[in-house]
Amino acid sequence: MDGYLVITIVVILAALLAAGGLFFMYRPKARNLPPVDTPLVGGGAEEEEGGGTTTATLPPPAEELVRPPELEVPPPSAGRMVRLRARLARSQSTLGRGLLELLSRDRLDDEAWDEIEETLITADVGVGPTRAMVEELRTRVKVLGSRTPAEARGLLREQLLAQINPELDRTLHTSAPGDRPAVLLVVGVNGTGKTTTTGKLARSLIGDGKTVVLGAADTFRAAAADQLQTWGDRVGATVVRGPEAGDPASVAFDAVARGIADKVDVVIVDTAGRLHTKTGLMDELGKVKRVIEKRAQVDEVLLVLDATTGQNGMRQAQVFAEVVNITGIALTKLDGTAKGGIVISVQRELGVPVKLVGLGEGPDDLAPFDPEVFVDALLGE
Ligand SMILES: Nc1nc2c(ncn2[C@@H]2O[C@H](COP(=O)(O)OP(=O)(O)OP(=O)(O)O)[C@@H](O)[C@H]2O)c(=O)[nH]1
Repeated sequence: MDGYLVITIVVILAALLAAGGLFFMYRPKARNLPPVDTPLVGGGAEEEEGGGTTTATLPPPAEELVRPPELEVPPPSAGRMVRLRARLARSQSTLGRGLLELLSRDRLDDEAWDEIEETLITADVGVGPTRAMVEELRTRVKVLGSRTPAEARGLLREQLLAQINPELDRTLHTSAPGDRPAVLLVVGVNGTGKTTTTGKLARSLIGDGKTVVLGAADTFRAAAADQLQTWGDRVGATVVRGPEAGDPASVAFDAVARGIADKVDVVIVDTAGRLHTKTGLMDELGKVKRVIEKRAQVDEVLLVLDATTGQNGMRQAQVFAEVVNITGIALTKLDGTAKGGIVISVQRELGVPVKLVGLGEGPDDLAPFDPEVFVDALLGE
C-alpha cells in the first residue's frame, strides 16, 4: 500500500513539473512599446496622417506674426469743448470766481473797481478790453443798484461774451471749392505746440470723416517730422517729408501735390517757426506760401500760440501776423493757465478769431472754440 502511495505522489509531481515547464516555454512576450505619455520628436508635436513631419505646434513663420498696426478711430470734433470745459478750472477760479465775488458785493467803491480791473489785467484780458469792460459794468451796476449773485453773473457773462464776440466766423476752412484739397498752413514759434496741434487737428478732421495728408515742412527740427509721422500713422494720414534741413517749400509743394493726386479733403502743412530775424522768417514763410500756390490756394493760415506765454507770446504772434496773412488762431495750453483772458486780447491785437483751443496733452484735447461754453466754464455753471 505504501509503495503505491509513493509512486502516485511521484507521478503527480512529475506531471506538475512538466506542465510548469511548458508554461514558461510558451508564455506571450512583452511588446516593446513606449509609454503612452512619452513625448514624440519635436517637443510634443503630433504625427501627421501619412507623413512624419511635425508642424502643428511649431511657431508660424515670423512674417505672419507682424500685423499692421490697427488704425485708431478718433471721435468727431463736435461738442469737445463741453467735454473739456473742466480743464479751464484755473482760469475759472482766478478770473471767473474772482470777478463774481467782487461784483456781488453790496457796495462797489473805487477800490473794488480797481480790484476788478486788476483781476482782468492779471488774467491777460489786455488793457483796452479791460477798460471797456469796467466802464460798461460801472454803468450797468449804477442802473441796476443792488445785485443778486445771479444778476452779477448775468452782467459778467454778457460783458465777457461781448469782448470775445460770438459773431466772429470761427469756421476752419477745410472744404475747398472744386475737387482740390483744402490747404492749411500751420505757423508759430517752436515750442508753442505747433506740431502737436497739427497732429491733433489731423485726428480731429479724420474723426469728422475727412481724409488728410500732412506735410512735415518743419525741416529745421528733425524730430518734428518723426513726431508728425507718428501722429499720421496712428490715424491713417499720409505724411510727406523731405531730407533733414532740406527746403521747407519743396516739402510743402510735394505734400500739396500728393494731396491733389490722392484726392484727399485736406492738406495740413506744419512749418518751422525760426524767429531769428523777421526777414528770415518772412523769406521762409513767404516762399512756402508762394510755392504752394503754384498748385493750390492756401485756405487757412493757422497761428499756434501758447496761452501760458502772455505778453511775450503776443509779441511773437505779432511778428507772424506781419509776415503772413493769419486767418485763425489755435490757442494751446489753455488748460495750464489762469490767464484765460488771452482769448480776448489776442483776438483784439491780431484782429483774427480764436478757432481752436488746446485743453490738454491727450490726442483728442483740441477743441473748436465755442465762446459761450468758454464763458460759462469761466463763471461756473
Ligand atoms: N497741457 C497742454 N499741453 C500741450 C497742449 N498742446 C501741446 N502741449 C504739450 O506741449 C508739449 C510741448 O510741445 P512743443 O514743445 O510745443 O512741441 P511741438 O508740439 O512739437 O511744437 P514745435 O516745437 O513747434 O514743433 C508737448 O508735450 C505737448 O503735448 C495743450 O493744449 N495743453
